[in-house]
Amino acid sequence: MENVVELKGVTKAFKGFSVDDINLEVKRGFITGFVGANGAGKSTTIKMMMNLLKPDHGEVKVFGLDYKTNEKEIKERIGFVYDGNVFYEGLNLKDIKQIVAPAYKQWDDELFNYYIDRFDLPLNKAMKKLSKGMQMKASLAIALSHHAELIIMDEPTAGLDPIFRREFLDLLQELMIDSNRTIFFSSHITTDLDRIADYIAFIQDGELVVNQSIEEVAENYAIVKGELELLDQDTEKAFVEVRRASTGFEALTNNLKEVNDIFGDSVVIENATLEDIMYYLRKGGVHHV
Ligand SMILES: Nc1ncnc2c1ncn2[C@@H]1O[C@H](COP(=O)(O)OP(=O)(O)OP(=O)(O)O)[C@@H](O)[C@H]1O
Repeated sequence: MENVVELKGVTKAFKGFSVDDINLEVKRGFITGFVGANGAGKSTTIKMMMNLLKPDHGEVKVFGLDYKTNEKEIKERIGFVYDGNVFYEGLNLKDIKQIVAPAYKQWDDELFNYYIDRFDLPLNKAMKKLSKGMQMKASLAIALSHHAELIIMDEPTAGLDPIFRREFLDLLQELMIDSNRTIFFSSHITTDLDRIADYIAFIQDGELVVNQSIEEVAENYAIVKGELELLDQDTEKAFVEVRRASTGFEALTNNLKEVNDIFGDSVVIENATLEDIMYYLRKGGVHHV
């Protein structure tokens, strides 16, 4: 399967925080959700994917190309949708189109008009007067109008109301009918990713701790409940993190097969949601990609 983005050993240090040795692959034709708590390093990583920030070490490749020699081609093929006002806030979509269209070889006026219609976007209203959801849709319309193969979105659903959020997610899913398209989007709302992501990349304190398909996550991760006497130094190794209470233990495993081998029917196993995984990994110290 082809990787649209490849980060190898990517590191970026700020005072008091670093994104450390990130190895991440984004597969063509799928939606990858990039999840992590506030301040985990999602935006920093995305900026490096977009060449808006240079890594201290490591390699960033997009479409197999390097920014040093192919920046223009890469940028032509990416649509970047991010939180906040991308465009001059006083401008309306008609003006923005005039500015943006000539910058892209593949700009498609017909498609732009289609999405303006489809998303119910006003052409003559200043961007700053649109709601946050409408601004997101406007950015997406522009990305789609230049036939972007890779759409990168930083927190596109943050601050959207639940209905609008769901509509937006449905729309993303619909866009995937085009099998050449890839979507990479960050969020700290795990339920959004549960709904639509095919792959999950999970960053915690600047480290990538999970990069798996949603099926692999479901196969490997689970919540395990049982009696305290089942735990000892050896059996605990099957868990990422264990919580003990007087009534028994509850733990997260990233190796469900091992848990089945060790404990058999003596424990209760439940599916782990992304929120469970995020919660337990945050507490636990074991890191696996
Ligand atoms: N240019 C910078 N200089 C110094 N520190 C920075 C810079 N950019 C980001 N940071 C720090 O790096 C850390 C990670 O920030 P980043 O924006 O990547 O996180 P995030 O996962 O996107 O968080 P959120 O969900 O809150 O947007 C934060 O502690 C932030 O203060």
